Formats: sequence, structure tokens, C-alpha cells
Amino acid sequence: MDERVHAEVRRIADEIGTMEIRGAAAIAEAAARALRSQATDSETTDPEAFKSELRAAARMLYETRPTAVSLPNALRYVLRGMSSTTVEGLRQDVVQSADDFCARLERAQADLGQVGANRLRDGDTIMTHCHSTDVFACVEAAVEQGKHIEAIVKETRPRLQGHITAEALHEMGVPVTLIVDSAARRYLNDVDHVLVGADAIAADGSVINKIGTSGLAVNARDRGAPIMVAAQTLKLHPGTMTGHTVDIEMRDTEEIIDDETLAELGNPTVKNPAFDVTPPRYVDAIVTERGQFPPESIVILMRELFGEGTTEPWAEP
Ligand SMILES: O=P(O)(O)OC[C@H]1O[C@H](OP(=O)(O)O)[C@H](O)[C@@H]1O
Repeated sequence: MDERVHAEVRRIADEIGTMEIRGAAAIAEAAARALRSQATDSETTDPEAFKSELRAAARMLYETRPTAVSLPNALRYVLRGMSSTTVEGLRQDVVQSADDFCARLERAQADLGQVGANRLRDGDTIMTHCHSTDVFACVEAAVEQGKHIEAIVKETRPRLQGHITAEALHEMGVPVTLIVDSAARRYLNDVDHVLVGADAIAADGSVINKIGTSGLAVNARDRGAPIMVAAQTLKLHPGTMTGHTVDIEMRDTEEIIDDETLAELGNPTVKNPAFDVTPPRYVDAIVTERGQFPPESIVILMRELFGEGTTEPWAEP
């Protein structure tokens, strides 16, 4: 363990790893705040040592979960703000960029919500998977526009984030029907939009989201229900512009089955991928705070935002 890393950063890294803090946007915000704590509480008087501490903290956060690109995008945003030559100046830089980042995130989600809401009509029923705050922003804005929206919510095995979604939509005044994941196809005939979030969007318009999204999208296409992905630009994966692929996180099999039951079954191999990839041909629209895009043209927005690529400022020079 790197002793230079602040206890608060270690706590947040731990909570991201165990998914007490989860959801791509929430992870990014927590990581930015963690770097802020590292900066405000640093006791070093040497600017180079200060920067090195921040990089070490960022690396620890970066290594918690591999798929949601919002995490490295957040770390990059905050670390790139360090331009001063004194420790006090650097501290202010980090505080300022972490605060900017969190404010931008909140604004982006609100703006994205307006765009997504415009796609929803009064009386529409959506089907959703997992728990996404970007999806909530769209539904909430539609409800605020006076539209009546109903939702079919997939429970989302193995961690049942569908329960969080059901409760939050209910609190918004949206009538909810909760179904097991395998019942999705049966109810797609009653659905006007499939509306899901994203952990990463690749340059070719592929959507990386909670495991089960790609099957839902294929079934929705077959049933003629449009598939809308709510993803603020924080979810765009700059590395995919230069040929990198997105790592799919494999989680502990205990999320699916306990050891005792596993032994009773003769110890079969168990796989627990947290995410899957939905090819762009199954996606109708990616809704961002910069407007809605057909998946094939998202790369244009990525080039505008990231140029031709990015570096990893948490790596030691
Ligand atoms: O940023 P927001 O829209 O809140 O969430 C986006 C995505 O993050 C979640 O991942 P996990 O539950 O952390 O594995 C889900 O896959 C969800 O669709």
C-alpha cells in the first residue's frame, strides 16, 4: 500500500471496489472528491512530491474498477488542472478542478435530461435495465414537462440494481412494473422506448453497459422498440479512438452463488461479467448533454472533445 495516499482516498477506493459507491457518474464524482481531499490534507512542502502524491492517489482510484470510463476521465480532468509551481497553488488548482468537474457533471446531467425528455411522449412506457442516473434525468425532465410516463424495470441480476430504479421512479410518480430479466422479451410489446445508461461509449458507437443490455437491445430491435442510451459525454471512451478496447470487469462469483451451494452442484465454473457490449446497429440514439447522436456519428463529438487521444496523467513521468 502506498503510504502517501490519504485515508479518505483509500476509503473511497475501497467503496468503489465493493460497489457501495456505484454507477458511472457517482464513481467519477467520488473520485474527483477523493483527489480534492488528498490535495487539501497533503502535508508536503515540495511541489514535485505533491504532484506525485496526487498521481499515486489517482492510480489507486483508477485501479478499482476497469470498465466505467467516467473514472479515468474524472481523474484526468482533475490532474490536468495542476499547473502552478507552488504547493499552495497546486492545492488550489486541484480544489478548483475537482469542484468544476462536479458542477459540470451536474449541469451535463440536467441538460442531457432535457434532450432525452424530448424523445419521450405523454403516455409512453419505457423499459430500463440496471440503475442509471442519466436515465433518471431523462424521465424526471419528461415528468416535469407534464408527461405521464410508465416504466417496466428489469431486476438486473446479480446485484438487483433494478430495485433502486423501481424505488426512485416510484418517488418520481412513475408507475413501475418490476420483472425478472428473462421476462423482458415478453413485455417489450408494451414498450415505446428501451432507455438505458452507459459505462462507456466506444468510438464506433458501441455501448458498454450492465450485463444484459445487449440481449435487451437485440430483442427490442426485433420487437420494433427504439433503443435510447442516456450517456453524458463523460462516458465517451477516448482510448477507443486509437484502437484500444474496453475492459469488461469480471466480478466475484459470490455475487451469483455462495460456496456451499456451488459445492453441492459439483463446483461448476461460474462467470460473472459485469458488463456487455451492444453493437451500434442495435442503438437508435445516444443522448448526451450536447444533443442526441446516432451511434455512428459519436466519434465526431469524441474528436472534438478529446482531440486525437489522451494520456494517463496518473502514470509517473
Ligand atoms: O452514470 P449512471 O447513468 O448513473 O450509471 C451508468 C451505469 O453505471 C452502472 O454500472 P455499475 O452499477 O456501477 O456496475 C450501470 O451499468 C449503469 O447503467
